[in-house]
Amino acid sequence: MSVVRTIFLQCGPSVSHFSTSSYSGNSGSVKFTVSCSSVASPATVVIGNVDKKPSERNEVRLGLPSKGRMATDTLDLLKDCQLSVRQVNPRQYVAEIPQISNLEVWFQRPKDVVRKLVSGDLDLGIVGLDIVKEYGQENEDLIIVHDALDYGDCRLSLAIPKYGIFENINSLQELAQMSQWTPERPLRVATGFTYLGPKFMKENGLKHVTFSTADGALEAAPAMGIADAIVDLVSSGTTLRENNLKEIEGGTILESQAVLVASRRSLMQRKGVLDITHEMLERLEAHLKAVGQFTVTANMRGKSAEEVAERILSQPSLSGLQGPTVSPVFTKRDGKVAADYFAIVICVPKKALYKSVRQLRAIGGSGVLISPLTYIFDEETPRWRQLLSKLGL
Ligand SMILES: Nc1ncnc2c1ncn2[C@@H]1O[C@H](COP(=O)(O)OP(=O)(O)OP(=O)(O)O)[C@@H](O)[C@H]1O
Ligand SMILES: O=P(O)(O)OC[C@H]1O[C@H](OP(=O)(O)OP(=O)(O)O)[C@H](O)[C@@H]1O
Ligand SMILES: [Mg+2]
Repeated sequence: MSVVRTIFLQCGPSVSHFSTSSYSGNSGSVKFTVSCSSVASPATVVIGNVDKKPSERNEVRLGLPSKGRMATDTLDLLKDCQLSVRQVNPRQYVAEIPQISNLEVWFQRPKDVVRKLVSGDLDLGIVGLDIVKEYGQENEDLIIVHDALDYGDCRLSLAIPKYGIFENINSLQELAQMSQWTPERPLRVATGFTYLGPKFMKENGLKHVTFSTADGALEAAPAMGIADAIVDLVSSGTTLRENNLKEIEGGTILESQAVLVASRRSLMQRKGVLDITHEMLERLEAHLKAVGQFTVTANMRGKSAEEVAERILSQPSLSGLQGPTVSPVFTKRDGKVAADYFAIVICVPKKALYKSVRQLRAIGGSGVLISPLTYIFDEETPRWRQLLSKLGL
């Protein structure tokens, strides 16, 4: 199963206009139907595998962003998971991860990663959730395997000018209720998200809306008089602020970050995809869980391991991942071996580090050592269980 995307564009100069009523999407192959008054019949362009037969390759393919801010962050994350991508030449679009045999890495634009997952030319991919939703639409073949890779955080938002008729408009509801928008003079929205933007407006009952699309620098559109509002990605909010635009209540369309996405068909049918996905998921989960934590070791005087453990557990920030590890430190005194001291090991969230050290000291901890953690491997990753259940396995 794959996506059919039908967009009716009026032929014209650089900007294409369409309205919420003309957007549509469903399943099948990826198609763009372009209707122009000068063209007698609509042209159909299929993206990816034209003959639609499952390709007969043996290698498993992972698509990674070839450009943009996601590209380096993705390679950095994989490196941190000991999955360094070896690219012979930066202009070459194919690479390998030596730790995983039979895996090809293909560098593609984020939107093409999604399109090629849908067309069956890729099996796995790492891109922003915004791109999965925009170019994958509701395609059931796409499965989010890891939904929070912890970079590329941004949100897709509707933004309007701070000035003029919008000065006192602070919510989607207020925007929808403005008397200005009529069939003759609809709200004009500029966006690169030509699927999610119209879908959001339709779902929120905004009737008189038209969309125009352009690549980049959308924030200029209202000041240039091209649009009344924009739908674009926001992270720090600086670009909106610098262009005198504001987000409004109810105007967040999607919260996004980098995700690992797979083709259901590949997971179920292509040899090796499920195993590779399992290994990648384990490494990603173990690394991402460790990133937010420090190991803290300290010495503590006490009568017994239980008594020391009780003191530690009486403090709110010292419970660790599964309670503290307490080990006796043996010393020889007057010819006898005794354990007056205990070494304790706990994991603490980075954010709570200083609070934890203070609490440790307060209950008699000394010689506190802090080390970064590389991996935390749980018995089984919860996301793996979720994936198997999504696949009905
Ligand atoms: N300002 C941002 N802050 C954080 N992440 C962002 C931001 N803008 C976009 N992203 C995320 O990064 C992805 C790639 O965006 P980026 O702008 O780097 O590439 P692009 O838009 O494909 O390339 P270009 O902007 O050069 O055409 C987006 O799909 C989104 O998930
Ligand atoms: O909230 P901020 O931190 O200011 O980020 C938001 C900006 O970042 C993205 O643009 P990008 O830098 O990718 O440029 P582009 O428009 O050329 O894609 C996005 O399209 C916004 O314009
Ligand atoms: Mg961009």
